[in-house]
Amino acid sequence: MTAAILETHALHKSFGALTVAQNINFSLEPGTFEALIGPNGAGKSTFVNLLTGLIPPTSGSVILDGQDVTALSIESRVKRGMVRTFQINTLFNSLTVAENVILALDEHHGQGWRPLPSPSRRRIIREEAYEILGRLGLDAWGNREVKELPYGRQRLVEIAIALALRPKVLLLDEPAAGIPSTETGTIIEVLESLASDLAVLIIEHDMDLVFRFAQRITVLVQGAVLARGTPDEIANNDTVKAVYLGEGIHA
Ligand SMILES: Nc1ncnc2c1ncn2[C@@H]1O[C@H](COP(=O)(O)OP(=O)(O)OP(=O)(O)O)[C@@H](O)[C@H]1O
Repeated sequence: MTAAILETHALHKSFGALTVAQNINFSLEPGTFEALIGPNGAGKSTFVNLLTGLIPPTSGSVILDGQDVTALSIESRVKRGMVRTFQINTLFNSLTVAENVILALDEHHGQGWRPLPSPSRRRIIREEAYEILGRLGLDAWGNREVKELPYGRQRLVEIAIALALRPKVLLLDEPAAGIPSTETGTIIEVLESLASDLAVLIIEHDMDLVFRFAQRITVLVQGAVLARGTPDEIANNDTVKAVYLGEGIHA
Protein backbone atom coordinates (compact mmCIF):
# COMPACT_ATOMS: atom_id res chain seq x y z
CA MET A 1 0.00 0.00 0.00
CA THR A 2 1.25 3.49 -0.87
CA ALA A 3 2.27 5.68 2.04
CA ALA A 4 -0.17 8.50 2.73
CA ILE A 5 0.86 11.94 1.56
CA LEU A 6 -1.49 13.57 4.05
CA GLU A 7 -2.73 12.28 7.40
CA THR A 8 -4.49 13.63 10.42
CA HIS A 9 -4.30 12.00 13.82
CA ALA A 10 -7.15 12.66 16.26
CA LEU A 11 -7.57 16.16 14.86
CA HIS A 12 -9.87 18.05 17.16
CA LYS A 13 -11.26 21.58 17.12
CA SER A 14 -13.66 23.30 19.46
CA PHE A 15 -14.92 26.85 19.41
CA GLY A 16 -15.87 27.23 23.07
CA ALA A 17 -18.58 24.65 23.75
CA LEU A 18 -19.03 23.91 20.04
CA THR A 19 -16.96 20.98 18.74
CA VAL A 20 -16.52 21.23 14.96
CA ALA A 21 -13.87 18.54 14.40
CA GLN A 22 -14.07 15.42 16.53
CA ASN A 23 -10.82 13.47 16.70
CA ILE A 24 -10.62 13.07 12.95
CA ASN A 25 -8.29 10.35 11.65
CA PHE A 26 -7.86 10.80 7.94
CA SER A 27 -5.39 9.81 5.25
CA LEU A 28 -4.97 10.61 1.59
CA GLU A 29 -2.76 8.65 -0.80
CA PRO A 30 -0.85 10.12 -3.77
CA GLY A 31 -2.84 9.92 -7.00
CA THR A 32 -6.18 9.75 -5.18
CA PHE A 33 -9.19 11.90 -5.87
CA GLU A 34 -11.20 12.14 -2.70
CA ALA A 35 -14.33 14.13 -1.88
CA LEU A 36 -15.35 15.49 1.48
CA ILE A 37 -19.12 15.73 1.75
CA GLY A 38 -21.65 16.42 4.46
CA PRO A 39 -24.54 18.68 5.41
CA ASN A 40 -24.16 22.43 5.85
CA GLY A 41 -22.27 23.16 9.04
CA ALA A 42 -20.78 19.62 9.21
CA GLY A 43 -17.29 21.07 9.56
CA LYS A 44 -15.89 20.53 6.05
CA SER A 45 -14.40 24.01 5.66
CA THR A 46 -13.12 23.88 9.23
CA PHE A 47 -11.34 20.60 8.47
CA VAL A 48 -9.66 22.11 5.40
CA ASN A 49 -8.77 25.21 7.43
CA LEU A 50 -7.11 22.93 9.99
CA LEU A 51 -5.22 21.11 7.23
CA THR A 52 -3.89 24.30 5.65
CA GLY A 53 -3.02 25.95 8.95
CA LEU A 54 -5.55 28.76 8.67
CA ILE A 55 -6.77 27.83 12.15
CA PRO A 56 -4.94 25.84 14.84
CA PRO A 57 -6.44 22.60 16.18
CA THR A 58 -7.40 22.22 19.81
CA SER A 59 -5.48 18.93 19.73
CA GLY A 60 -4.24 16.32 17.29
CA SER A 61 -1.83 16.56 14.40
CA VAL A 62 -1.50 17.06 10.65
CA ILE A 63 1.19 15.03 8.87
CA LEU A 64 2.25 16.07 5.37
CA ASP A 65 4.59 13.79 3.45
CA GLY A 66 5.71 12.16 6.68
CA GLN A 67 6.39 15.43 8.51
CA ASP A 68 4.36 16.86 11.35
CA VAL A 69 3.25 20.29 10.07
CA THR A 70 0.72 21.03 12.82
CA ALA A 71 2.72 23.97 14.15
CA LEU A 72 3.77 25.31 10.75
CA SER A 73 2.39 28.38 9.02
CA ILE A 74 0.20 28.32 5.92
CA GLU A 75 3.19 29.45 3.82
CA SER A 76 5.42 26.66 5.14
CA ARG A 77 2.75 24.09 4.31
CA VAL A 78 2.37 25.54 0.81
CA LYS A 79 6.14 25.27 0.33
CA ARG A 80 5.94 21.63 1.43
CA GLY A 81 3.25 20.93 -1.14
CA MET A 82 -0.16 21.48 0.46
CA VAL A 83 -2.01 23.97 -1.73
CA ARG A 84 -5.56 25.19 -1.57
CA THR A 85 -7.21 26.82 -4.57
CA PHE A 86 -7.27 30.54 -4.48
CA GLN A 87 -10.71 32.04 -4.73
CA ILE A 88 -11.68 34.18 -7.71
CA ASN A 89 -11.61 37.31 -5.62
CA THR A 90 -7.88 36.78 -5.06
CA LEU A 91 -7.15 36.75 -8.81
CA PHE A 92 -5.64 39.86 -10.35
CA ASN A 93 -8.50 40.78 -12.64
CA SER A 94 -6.68 43.40 -14.66
CA LEU A 95 -3.70 41.15 -15.34
CA THR A 96 -3.81 38.51 -18.01
CA VAL A 97 -4.42 34.86 -17.24
CA ALA A 98 -0.76 34.06 -18.01
CA GLU A 99 0.47 36.90 -15.79
CA ASN A 100 -1.55 35.54 -12.87
CA VAL A 101 0.09 32.14 -13.28
CA ILE A 102 3.53 33.70 -13.76
CA LEU A 103 3.16 35.54 -10.44
CA ALA A 104 2.44 32.20 -8.74
CA LEU A 105 5.43 30.59 -10.47
CA ASP A 106 7.65 33.47 -9.33
CA GLU A 107 6.39 32.87 -5.81
CA HIS A 108 7.09 29.15 -6.10
CA HIS A 109 10.60 29.55 -7.50
CA GLY A 110 11.34 32.32 -4.99
CA GLN A 111 14.85 32.29 -3.62
CA GLY A 112 15.45 28.81 -4.94
CA TRP A 113 15.50 30.13 -8.49
CA ARG A 114 19.01 30.48 -9.94
CA PRO A 115 19.70 34.04 -11.11
CA LEU A 116 19.53 33.87 -14.89
CA PRO A 117 19.63 36.81 -17.26
CA SER A 118 16.20 38.34 -16.96
CA PRO A 119 14.90 37.66 -20.52
CA SER A 120 15.83 33.96 -20.29
CA ARG A 121 14.19 33.67 -16.93
CA ARG A 122 11.04 35.35 -18.20
CA ARG A 123 10.90 33.06 -21.22
CA ILE A 124 11.32 29.88 -19.16
CA ILE A 125 8.72 30.97 -16.63
CA ARG A 126 6.36 31.96 -19.43
CA GLU A 127 6.75 28.54 -21.06
CA GLU A 128 6.08 26.93 -17.72
CA ALA A 129 2.95 29.05 -17.30
CA TYR A 130 1.68 28.03 -20.73
CA GLU A 131 2.39 24.36 -20.01
CA ILE A 132 0.08 24.63 -16.97
CA LEU A 133 -2.52 26.61 -18.91
CA GLY A 134 -2.43 23.95 -21.62
CA ARG A 135 -3.26 21.25 -19.09
CA LEU A 136 -6.36 23.22 -18.16
CA GLY A 137 -7.36 24.06 -21.72
CA LEU A 138 -6.68 27.71 -20.96
CA ASP A 139 -3.73 28.37 -23.25
CA ALA A 140 -5.88 30.19 -25.79
CA TRP A 141 -6.94 32.55 -23.00
CA GLY A 142 -3.41 33.32 -21.77
CA ASN A 143 -3.29 36.87 -23.13
CA ARG A 144 -6.77 37.81 -21.99
CA GLU A 145 -7.39 39.73 -18.80
CA VAL A 146 -8.97 37.53 -16.14
CA LYS A 147 -12.03 39.78 -15.95
CA GLU A 148 -12.81 39.03 -19.62
CA LEU A 149 -13.18 35.29 -18.95
CA PRO A 150 -16.48 33.52 -18.34
CA TYR A 151 -16.96 32.54 -14.69
CA GLY A 152 -16.21 28.85 -15.27
CA ARG A 153 -12.87 29.69 -16.90
CA GLN A 154 -11.99 32.02 -14.04
CA ARG A 155 -12.44 29.08 -11.69
CA LEU A 156 -10.00 27.11 -13.82
CA VAL A 157 -7.50 29.96 -13.42
CA GLU A 158 -7.73 29.38 -9.66
CA ILE A 159 -6.67 25.78 -10.28
CA ALA A 160 -3.89 26.90 -12.65
CA ILE A 161 -2.45 29.15 -9.96
CA ALA A 162 -2.60 26.34 -7.43
CA LEU A 163 -0.81 23.99 -9.86
CA ALA A 164 1.90 26.62 -10.38
CA LEU A 165 2.77 26.15 -6.72
CA ARG A 166 3.56 22.48 -7.57
CA PRO A 167 1.30 20.83 -5.00
CA LYS A 168 1.56 17.29 -3.71
CA VAL A 169 -1.86 17.76 -2.15
CA LEU A 170 -4.46 19.97 -3.80
CA LEU A 171 -7.44 21.09 -1.72
CA LEU A 172 -10.39 22.38 -3.73
CA ASP A 173 -13.27 24.13 -2.03
CA GLU A 174 -16.39 23.75 -4.19
CA PRO A 175 -14.66 23.98 -7.58
CA ALA A 176 -17.99 23.71 -9.41
CA ALA A 177 -19.89 26.28 -7.33
CA GLY A 178 -21.59 28.87 -9.49
CA ILE A 179 -20.78 27.05 -12.71
CA PRO A 180 -23.66 26.00 -14.95
CA SER A 181 -24.13 22.21 -14.81
CA THR A 182 -23.41 22.07 -18.56
CA GLU A 183 -19.86 23.30 -17.81
CA THR A 184 -19.00 21.16 -14.80
CA GLY A 185 -17.79 18.48 -17.26
CA THR A 186 -14.80 20.70 -18.01
CA ILE A 187 -13.89 20.77 -14.35
CA ILE A 188 -14.16 16.98 -14.16
CA GLU A 189 -11.97 16.51 -17.23
CA VAL A 190 -9.38 18.84 -15.76
CA LEU A 191 -9.38 17.05 -12.42
CA GLU A 192 -9.01 13.71 -14.15
CA SER A 193 -6.11 14.95 -16.28
CA LEU A 194 -4.03 16.10 -13.32
CA ALA A 195 -0.79 14.33 -12.58
CA SER A 196 -1.23 10.77 -11.40
CA ASP A 197 0.88 11.36 -8.29
CA LEU A 198 -1.15 14.35 -7.11
CA ALA A 199 -3.61 13.85 -4.25
CA VAL A 200 -6.79 15.88 -4.57
CA LEU A 201 -9.36 16.52 -1.86
CA ILE A 202 -12.47 18.45 -2.84
CA ILE A 203 -15.32 19.80 -0.81
CA GLU A 204 -18.31 19.68 -3.10
CA HIS A 205 -22.07 19.90 -2.76
CA ASP A 206 -22.74 18.77 -6.34
CA MET A 207 -23.32 15.05 -5.75
CA ASP A 208 -23.35 14.26 -9.49
CA LEU A 209 -19.84 15.59 -9.75
CA VAL A 210 -18.70 13.87 -6.55
CA PHE A 211 -20.03 10.46 -7.55
CA ARG A 212 -18.68 10.77 -11.09
CA PHE A 213 -15.11 11.62 -10.24
CA ALA A 214 -14.21 10.72 -6.65
CA GLN A 215 -12.39 7.47 -5.99
CA ARG A 216 -13.07 7.78 -2.29
CA ILE A 217 -15.59 9.77 -0.31
CA THR A 218 -15.47 10.88 3.30
CA VAL A 219 -18.77 11.85 4.89
CA LEU A 220 -18.54 14.35 7.70
CA VAL A 221 -21.46 14.96 10.05
CA GLN A 222 -21.28 17.20 13.11
CA GLY A 223 -17.52 17.33 12.89
CA ALA A 224 -17.08 13.55 12.91
CA VAL A 225 -16.35 11.07 10.12
CA LEU A 226 -19.59 9.18 9.60
CA ALA A 227 -18.28 6.97 6.80
CA ARG A 228 -15.44 6.65 4.34
CA GLY A 229 -15.32 4.48 1.24
CA THR A 230 -15.73 4.14 -2.48
CA PRO A 231 -18.68 5.89 -4.17
CA ASP A 232 -20.50 2.53 -4.27
CA GLU A 233 -19.94 1.90 -0.59
CA ILE A 234 -21.08 5.40 0.36
CA ALA A 235 -24.13 5.31 -1.93
CA ASN A 236 -25.20 2.02 -0.35
CA ASN A 237 -24.41 2.93 3.25
CA ASP A 238 -27.73 3.00 5.10
CA THR A 239 -26.53 5.42 7.79
CA VAL A 240 -25.22 7.86 5.20
CA LYS A 241 -28.48 7.61 3.27
CA ALA A 242 -30.50 8.22 6.40
CA VAL A 243 -28.41 11.15 7.64
CA TYR A 244 -27.37 12.88 4.45
CA LEU A 245 -27.88 11.51 0.98
CA GLY A 246 -31.43 10.26 1.09
CA GLU A 247 -32.37 7.64 -1.46
CA GLY A 248 -31.57 9.61 -4.59
CA ILE A 249 -27.90 8.76 -5.10
CA HIS A 250 -26.84 5.89 -7.29
CA ALA A 251 -23.11 5.58 -7.82
N1 LIG B 1 -14.46 30.87 13.76
C1 LIG B 1 -15.56 30.21 14.19
N2 LIG B 1 -16.06 30.47 15.40
C2 LIG B 1 -17.14 29.80 15.87
N3 LIG B 1 -17.79 28.83 15.17
C3 LIG B 1 -17.31 28.54 13.94
C4 LIG B 1 -16.18 29.22 13.38
N4 LIG B 1 -15.95 28.70 12.13
C5 LIG B 1 -16.91 27.77 11.93
N5 LIG B 1 -17.72 27.69 13.01
C6 LIG B 1 -18.84 26.76 13.15
O1 LIG B 1 -18.35 25.47 12.89
C7 LIG B 1 -19.37 24.68 12.29
C8 LIG B 1 -18.83 24.05 11.03
O2 LIG B 1 -18.70 25.06 10.02
P1 LIG B 1 -18.05 24.78 8.62
O3 LIG B 1 -18.10 26.07 7.85
O4 LIG B 1 -16.75 24.14 8.80
O5 LIG B 1 -19.08 23.74 7.99
P2 LIG B 1 -19.22 23.26 6.48
O6 LIG B 1 -19.45 21.80 6.53
O7 LIG B 1 -18.06 23.73 5.69
O8 LIG B 1 -20.55 24.01 6.03
P3 LIG B 1 -21.02 24.49 4.55
O9 LIG B 1 -21.27 23.24 3.76
O10 LIG B 1 -22.28 25.24 4.86
O11 LIG B 1 -19.94 25.35 4.01
C9 LIG B 1 -20.57 25.59 12.08
O12 LIG B 1 -21.47 25.39 13.13
C10 LIG B 1 -19.96 26.97 12.14
O13 LIG B 1 -20.89 27.92 12.58
